[in-house]
Amino acid sequence: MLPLLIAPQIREADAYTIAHEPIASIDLMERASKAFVGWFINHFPDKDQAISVYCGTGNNGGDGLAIARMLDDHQYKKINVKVARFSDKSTPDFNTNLERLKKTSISISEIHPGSGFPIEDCPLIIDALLGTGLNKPLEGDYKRLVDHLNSLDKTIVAVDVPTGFFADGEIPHGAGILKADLVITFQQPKINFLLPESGPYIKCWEAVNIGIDEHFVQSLHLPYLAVEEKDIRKMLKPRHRFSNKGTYGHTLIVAGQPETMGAALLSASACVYAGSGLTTACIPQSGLTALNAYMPEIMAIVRHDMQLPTIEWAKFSAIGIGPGLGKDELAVELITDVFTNYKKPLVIDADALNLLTIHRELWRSVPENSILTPHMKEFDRLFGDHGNWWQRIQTGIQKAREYAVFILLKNDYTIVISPAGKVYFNTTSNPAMAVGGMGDVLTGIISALLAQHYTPEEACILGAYLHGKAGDELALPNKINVILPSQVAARVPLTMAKLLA
Ligand SMILES: NC(=O)C1=CN([C@@H]2O[C@H](COP(=O)(O)OP(=O)(O)OC[C@H]3O[C@@H](n4cnc5c(N)ncnc54)[C@H](OP(=O)(O)O)[C@@H]3O)[C@@H](O)[C@H]2O)[C@@H](O)CC1
Ligand SMILES: Nc1ncnc2c1ncn2[C@@H]1O[C@H](COP(=O)(O)OP(=O)(O)O)[C@@H](O)[C@H]1O
Ligand SMILES: [K+]
Repeated sequence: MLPLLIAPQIREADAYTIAHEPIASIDLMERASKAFVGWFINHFPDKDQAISVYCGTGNNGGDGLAIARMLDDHQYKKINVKVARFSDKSTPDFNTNLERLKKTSISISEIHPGSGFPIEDCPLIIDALLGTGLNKPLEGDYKRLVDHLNSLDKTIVAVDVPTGFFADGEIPHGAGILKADLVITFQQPKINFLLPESGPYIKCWEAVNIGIDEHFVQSLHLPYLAVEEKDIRKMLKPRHRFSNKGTYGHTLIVAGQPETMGAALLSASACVYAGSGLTTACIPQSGLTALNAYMPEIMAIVRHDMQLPTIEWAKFSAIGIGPGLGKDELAVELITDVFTNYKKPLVIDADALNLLTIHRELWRSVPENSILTPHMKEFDRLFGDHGNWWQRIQTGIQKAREYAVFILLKNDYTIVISPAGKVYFNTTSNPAMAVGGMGDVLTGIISALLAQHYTPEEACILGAYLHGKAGDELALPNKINVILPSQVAARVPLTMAKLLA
């Protein structure tokens, strides 16, 4: 897992690396700038392109000065540097890099407090005004400059973070923030890059390694982690010789109403594709023909009118409940029946989450270590309205602990929060997956993984990764705009096979 540090921890890790590698601070800045330039020249190879580098007087500005010098070394011919002298203070590494830059032929100008802004005729701007040192929303000269740059319609490449963008914590409404086409960020994505609030300010980002001490970072035992492919490869278990369907569990999917049988079909079929040894769907009688026709591998427990079906609880190694289940009286009875009689962790989704919102007393019988899979609206219905995603994560941490459950908060970067307070960011999936029924497929996959004896924590992390990866494999190579949940479900075996190879 890639630990995601918050700004003060980034400073701590930088300082540790400087003291223990050891490396002089100015050389670490040189290394960071070189990593930036390495990525930059691959993507902006036109050396006749005119580039303006805007620098603050802190270390982000120091990076900007070093980057300008390195681009000059790489024969970029039309570079100019504009230093925003809005403060009397400057860091030693900024000063050193300014002296180094003065030895080149690059033109350097200064912008002073209250002054007008120079005409900008370069199509490409490198933003090195402020980085992770941001400690309050922009105002005054910085805000004016950022508003001015935003109005110019230029291509903006930000160093580490766009100026004015908080790397973590709440992003104040209406704050002045530079809108970057690309952010080349050091060592790790900043947590707020992974939240929807970054959408208006960051078109895309790339993290470049600058050699921060990894042992030190791991020793911090940080709560925020990004899931990487290597973690998934370690977690996935291959099927072994002499195994049989009993080895891989029997999953029950409790889902569907006559009008929403599709949710049950998607969920139960995804469960089969994700490797559950046996799959049974508990569905309304009117859906039986559809189920048998859609996928003969799935067995059924039929719900007749308003009658509770008889379920042999001990038969099932995992249960997923909720997709398309509805909120009528039978649904309430059914969920109560499941919660009371089944003692192992459940996967609780969609209408089952809505029922938990309406019938609060149900919370008392949610089995420990169950997995709740809300999207943003379901999350807010469960736990109250939230003004931003950072708050939502903090509430998730509190509620996961309070109820001893895993909360999988669906998003572009789906967030898995454990009862122990770990926050895992999934790194797969794409907007082609924004199609109704996609969450039902995820529920089926996670339920199947639980049935196959993955721990609830592993089932969440693996399930979100496989679901998103299958979607990426289908959509990304040909830039396909829309993919169907049924396609994602059917792709899962191949995605798993690739990860096991
Ligand atoms: N540490 C390292 O070794 C490495 C660091 N690296 C680079 O350093 C960057 C962090 O640098 P940094 O800490 O110097 O802060 P930076 O973002 O340049 O800001 C400068 C100063 O601005 C001020 N300020 C804050 N908010 C403000 C506001 N709203 N409006 C106006 N002013 C405001 C605040 O000063 P204050 O006002 O508190 O005195 C702050 O200190 C990081 O993003 C990366 O690019 C890399 O080279 C790798 C090695
Ligand atoms: N823009 C997006 N980028 C990445 N993944 C997405 C995007 N939109 C949706 N998804 C994924 O699709 C799924 C949608 O789930 P959900 O909203 O519960 O769908 P439904 O309720 O229709 O089944 C989630 O797993 C989510 O992560
Ligand atoms: K910046």
